[in-house]
Amino acid sequence: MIEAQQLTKRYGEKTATDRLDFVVRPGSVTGFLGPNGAGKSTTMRMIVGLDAPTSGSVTVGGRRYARHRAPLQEVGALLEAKSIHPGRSAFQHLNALALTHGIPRSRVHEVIELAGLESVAKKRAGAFSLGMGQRLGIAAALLGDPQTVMLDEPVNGLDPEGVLWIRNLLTGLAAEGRTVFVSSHLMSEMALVADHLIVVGRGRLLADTTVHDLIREAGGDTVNVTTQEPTRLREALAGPDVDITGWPGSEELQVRGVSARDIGLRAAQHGIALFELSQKTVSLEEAFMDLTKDAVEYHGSTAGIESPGRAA
Ligand SMILES: Nc1ncnc2c1ncn2[C@@H]1O[C@H](COP(=O)(O)OP(=O)(O)OP(=O)(O)O)[C@@H](O)[C@H]1O
Repeated sequence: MIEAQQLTKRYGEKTATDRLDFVVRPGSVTGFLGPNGAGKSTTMRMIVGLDAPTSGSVTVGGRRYARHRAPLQEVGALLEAKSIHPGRSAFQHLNALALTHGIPRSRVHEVIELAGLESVAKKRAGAFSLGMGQRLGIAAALLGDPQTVMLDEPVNGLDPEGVLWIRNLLTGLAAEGRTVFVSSHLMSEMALVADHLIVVGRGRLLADTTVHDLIREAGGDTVNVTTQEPTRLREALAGPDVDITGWPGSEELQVRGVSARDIGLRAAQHGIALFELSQKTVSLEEAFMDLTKDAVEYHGSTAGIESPGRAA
């Protein structure tokens, strides 16, 4: 379990994390999301003691990282800037880590196999592709068989097979009852792998919720329905948890709180003809963009990019 309390980090004038309160629980995969510069890496660095909070605190398994006698066995972390000696092989790198942390050599072989690195274990890590480097970083994170696993952008550079491997690895670790905390900008991947989400923007906590609830709150449970008799349909669907919107006089209504199936059945019972009945689909990406739209620091622009063949 990871617990952050009023976790704040300032770099001079810049507030990287601003009084963050959250709990990452064991037994599920928790996604850590936020636009560029939101404070995710800073938070993760503070979790493993690579940066000290300006105020507030963060603990893993009830203690600050530095207070653990065998931290590698408590928290396994893959952070973005991984320092691996380029001249060392994957085996040497992992073995050196194991030796300095009292971990048996047999575990080195286990994580090499787990990360699919058997065929390159003796090669210089400096010659590794981005994907191989990621696998090596993940192998190192798992070396101590930790109860908490924290990975910053683990799918970065991985091919589709690697992405699938990570997905199964993370869900498997959570199923074993471990705490799994993972950041990614790949929303489609997060939607598949994460149960819970912590979303930050400009250092602040924006949401601490489930994937399902975030999508629902972004309108993912809305049904669009078109009928010639919107007033009668409104009456037929009315109920305590039902929310119906639509422009006055318009034949199109947006309904929340009733499924498309039940709208169709109730319309039929009342003899109301429908022209359209469609469940609105909202992706995690859309829900995320909606939630973070005011917290994006770095906006891109396509203005000024001329399409080919257009006269300048
Ligand atoms: N060592 C540092 N010195 C000064 N400012 C820093 C330092 N580290 C981070 N920052 C600033 O703190 C803010 C949060 O950065 P951080 O890297 O934690 O964000 P992030 O959410 O991980 O971003 P990304 O998604 O781009 O990796 C940014 O504005 C960044 O410029």
